[in-house]
Amino acid sequence: KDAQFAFHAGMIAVLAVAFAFWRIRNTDYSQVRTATAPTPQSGYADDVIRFGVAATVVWGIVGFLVGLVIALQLAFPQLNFEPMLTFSRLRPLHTSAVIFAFGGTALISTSFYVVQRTTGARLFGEKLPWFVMLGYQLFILLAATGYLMGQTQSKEYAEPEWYIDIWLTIVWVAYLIVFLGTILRRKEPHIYVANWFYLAFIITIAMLHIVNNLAMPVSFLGSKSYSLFSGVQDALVQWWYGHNAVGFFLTAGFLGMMYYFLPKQVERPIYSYRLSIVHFWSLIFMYIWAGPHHLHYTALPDWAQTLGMVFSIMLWMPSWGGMINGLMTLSGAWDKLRTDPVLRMMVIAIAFYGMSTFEGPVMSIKAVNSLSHYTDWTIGHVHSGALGWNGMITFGAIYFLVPRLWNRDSLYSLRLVNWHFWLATIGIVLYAASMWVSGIMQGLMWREYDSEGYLVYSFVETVAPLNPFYIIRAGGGLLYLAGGLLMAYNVWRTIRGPAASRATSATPLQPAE
Ligand code: HEM
Ligand code: HEM
Ligand SMILES: [Cu+2]
Repeated sequence: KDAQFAFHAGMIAVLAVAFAFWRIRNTDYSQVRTATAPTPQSGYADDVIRFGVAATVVWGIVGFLVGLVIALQLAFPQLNFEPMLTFSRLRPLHTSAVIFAFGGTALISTSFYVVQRTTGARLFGEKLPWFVMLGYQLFILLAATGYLMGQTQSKEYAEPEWYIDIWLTIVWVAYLIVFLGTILRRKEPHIYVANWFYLAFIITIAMLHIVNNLAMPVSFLGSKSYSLFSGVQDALVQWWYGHNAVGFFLTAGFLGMMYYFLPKQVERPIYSYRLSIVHFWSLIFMYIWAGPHHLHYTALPDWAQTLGMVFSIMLWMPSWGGMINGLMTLSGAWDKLRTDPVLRMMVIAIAFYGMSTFEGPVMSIKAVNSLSHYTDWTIGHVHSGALGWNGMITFGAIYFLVPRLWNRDSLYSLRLVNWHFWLATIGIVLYAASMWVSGIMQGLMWREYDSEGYLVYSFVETVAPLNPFYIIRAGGGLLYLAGGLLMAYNVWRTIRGPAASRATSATPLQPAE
C-alpha cells in the first residue's frame, strides 16, 4: 500500500535470498547424505559475541556521527537541505542508533559473555543466539531505513511501525529463551547478581515494548497503524514505556555490565553483595512508578504527577546504592586508576551514573520541572547519563573483552585508551555544561513577564541566544566521536595483532568465575 512497506518487503526478500545462497554454499553435504549428527560444540559460544562486539563499535561510530550531524543542524539550520536527511528524520535515527543499535548490541553481547562465565555453561541453543544477534541487527536496519523514509508512529524511542515491532517481539522472546536456558543449565548453584540485572532488563523490556506498541494496522500490506490508546492514556502508556526504557535498558542492563566487568578489571569482589541485592529489588520496584515525571503540568491527573515525582525522589537511594557499590569496590585499589586507563573509564562511568541519577530526581520536582521541561536542560541530563554512563561503561567492557575474545596478550595500545578517555570526558563536559547554560537561560526567558504582565520575549527571541551553546555542544560531540574512532582503530589493531603467547585457541568451559 505504500513505499515504505514495499521497500522493507523488498529488503527482506533480498536478504532472505542472500541468506539462502549462503546456506547452500556452506552446507556440508557429506554430512547430510550420511545423516551423521553434527559434532556437538564444546566450550563457550564466543563467535556470536565477537560479532556483537565488533557491531557495537560500528554502531557507536554511526550513532555518534549522526548525533554530531543533528547537533550541527541545530547550530546551522542551512544543513537541512535534503528531505531524507532533515533534523526531524535524523533525530530518531540518532536516538535509535545510540540506544538500540550501540547500547542494545552491547547489552546482548555482554550478557551472552557474562551469563556463560558466571554459570559455567555454554549458551543455550546452537543457532538461537545467532538468530537473536542477527535478528536484532535486522530490526535496527528496518527501523533506520524507515526513519529516513519518514516512517514513525510518533512515540519517542518507539517510532518503528507495527510489523517491525512484531519482529522485535519474536527476537526478544528468543533472547529470553537463550538467556534463561543458559541459566537453567548452570553448573554453579548460585546466580550471580549481574544476571539478575540482565534478566530484569530482558523481561521488563519485553513487557514495555508489547504494551506500548499495541496498535491496529490500517492494512496488513501497509505500514500505517493506529495506537490502541488515545489522549492522556496514550501519553501515560508512552512515558511509562519511555521512562522505564531509561530504567531497564539504560540502567538495569548496564548495571549488569558494571557488576561483572568492574570487579574483573579491579580484581576484587564487589564491595557489598548484600547491597547489590537490596538495591536491585528496590530499583526495579520504584522505577516502574516514576514515568509521570515526563508529564508534569499536562492533562494527566495531578495526583498521578505527584506520584511520579515522589517515586523519582525515592529512586535516588537505590540508584546511589549501585554507584556506591561500584565505587567502593575500588577501596584499597584506588592506585590502579593511575596505571589502568580501562578501569578509569569504568570509574568515570559510575561517577556519571551517580551524577545523572542525582540530577533526575531534582528535575522531577514539579517546581524545578516547570523551569527545566521542554528546555535544553533535559538534553544535557540525557547526555550526561548516555555519554557518561552508558557510553563509558560500554567502552570499558569493549576494552576488557577484545583481547580476551580474540585471544590476544593485551590491547594494541593503552595510550590510545588514555586519549579516548580524555577526549570523551572533555566532550561530555562541554556537552553537559553548554546545555545547562542554554537550558536554564531558555527556561528563564520563557517565564519572564514585564510589570504589566506581558511576556518579555517572543519565542523566536528565546531561540537566537542558544546558537553559541549549540556550537559548543557540537564541539563536545566532535571530541566524543574522535574518541570513538580511536577506540575503533585500537580494537582493529588488537584483532589484527599477534595471537597471545600462551595460545589456547578454543576457549574451554571453565568453572564459573
Ligand atoms: C557524539 C555524541 C552525541 C551527540 C553530538 C549527540 C547529539 C544529540 C542532539 C543534537 C540531540 C537532539 C537534541 C534536541 O532535540 O534538542 C540528541 C538527542 C538525544 N540523544 Fe544524543 N548525541 C550524542 C550521543 C548520544 C548517545 C551516546 C546517546 C545514548 C546512549 C544519546 C541519546 C540521545 C537521546 C535519548 C536523545 C533524545 C533526548 C530527548 O528527547 O530528550 N546521544 N543528541
Ligand atoms: C533516578 C534516576 C533518574 C530520574 C528520577 C530521572 C528523571 C528525569 C526527569 C524528571 C526528566 C525530565 C522530564 C521532562 O521534563 O520532560 C528526565 C528526562 C530524561 N532522562 Fe532521566 N532521570 C534519571 C536517570 C536517568 C539516566 C541514568 C538516564 C540515561 C542513561 C536518563 C535519561 C533520560 C532521558 C533520555 C530523558 C529524556 C526523555 C525525553 O523527553 O525524551 N535519566 N529524567
Ligand atoms: Cu523518566
